[in-house]
Amino acid sequence: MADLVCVGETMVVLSPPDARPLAEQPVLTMAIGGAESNVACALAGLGHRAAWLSRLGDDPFARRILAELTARGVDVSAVETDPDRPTGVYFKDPGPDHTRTHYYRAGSAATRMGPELARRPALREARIVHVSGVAAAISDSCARLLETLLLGRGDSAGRGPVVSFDVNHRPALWRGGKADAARSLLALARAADIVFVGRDEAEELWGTARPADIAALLGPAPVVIVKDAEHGATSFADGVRTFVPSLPTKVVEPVGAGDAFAAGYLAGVLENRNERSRLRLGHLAAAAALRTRDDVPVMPPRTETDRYLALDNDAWAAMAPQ
Ligand SMILES: Nc1ncnc2c1ncn2[C@@H]1O[C@H](COP(=O)(O)OP(=O)(O)OP(=O)(O)O)[C@@H](O)[C@H]1O
Ligand SMILES: O=C(O)C(=O)C[C@H](O)[C@H](O)CO
Repeated sequence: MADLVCVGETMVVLSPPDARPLAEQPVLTMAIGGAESNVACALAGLGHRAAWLSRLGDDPFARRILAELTARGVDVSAVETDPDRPTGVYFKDPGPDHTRTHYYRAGSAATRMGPELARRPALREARIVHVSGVAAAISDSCARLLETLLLGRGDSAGRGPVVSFDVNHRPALWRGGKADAARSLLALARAADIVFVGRDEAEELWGTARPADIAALLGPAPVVIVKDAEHGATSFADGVRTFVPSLPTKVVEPVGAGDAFAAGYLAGVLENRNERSRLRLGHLAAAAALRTRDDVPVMPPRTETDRYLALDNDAWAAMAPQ
């Protein structure tokens, strides 16, 4: 049985090997990426039992995704195959300021997930179920699945698995535009037990940039973690605010850092650590993601994370990962 089950779409990622624009590239490399399976991989890399639940096509891309996730130690035994629809694909396009993404995922197998998936035993037996706002955006049936997992718990909330939600606003995917995204993501976040949100993301969606105001908007129920890139992350849990500065890190590519952060924090939850250690594990995992072009980073060994967790606050603030 997995400690954590993640539900969402995973795609094959086609990326250029250097910083030239996609249109000028002769050769692309193939890897995999998906916000929720990125979390599962990082959690497995930190030594926990992680599973990923989704739908894939019956195609070579699906086989690649299953092979890579299995190699990372993620349980994919509950993944469904849809013989009639393809696995999603996305391309990375390097730019001077940031990497743009071009999605080919409309009508993919994963978009056909729906609320019936919420009845799967794996989702009742795990300690944590992790989902994200990406899934809410990819189709109406996926949006209903997230509503069932989060809002549909009603009185049983607190008795089943902890439900973790990363807001992960992807503007390109929302059919109803920003107003639709803002309304739907707010309702889902308020119903979660743990919410991850970027400060910029909260400002863009809800016009709220102060971490305390974001926590008040999403509260009172969930633990809220507000991430602020190179500055740090603040958690609001049971009325207590905890801030941990980020680790100074050379950024090769930021894609996947938020997912790795969530995995690090959730590893801390599974290990019954305090808020400071949870946030530190989040930063350590995110730093590993920032240093690679892959969406799915290799996690630091636990001997190294233990060394960082043992530092006092001043020593932590002065450290940069090797
Ligand atoms: N420049 C940076 N230096 C050090 N750490 C960083 C930097 N940028 C991001 N991080 C780390 O990555 C985490 C996530 O980054 P960010 O605050 O940008 O979240 P996000 O925008 O939600 O991420 P994502 O777009 O991947 O979902 C931060 O909490 C921090 O640990
Ligand atoms: O953008 C998406 O929908 C993805 O899931 C691909 C990336 O791996 C993800 O965004 C990183 O957070």
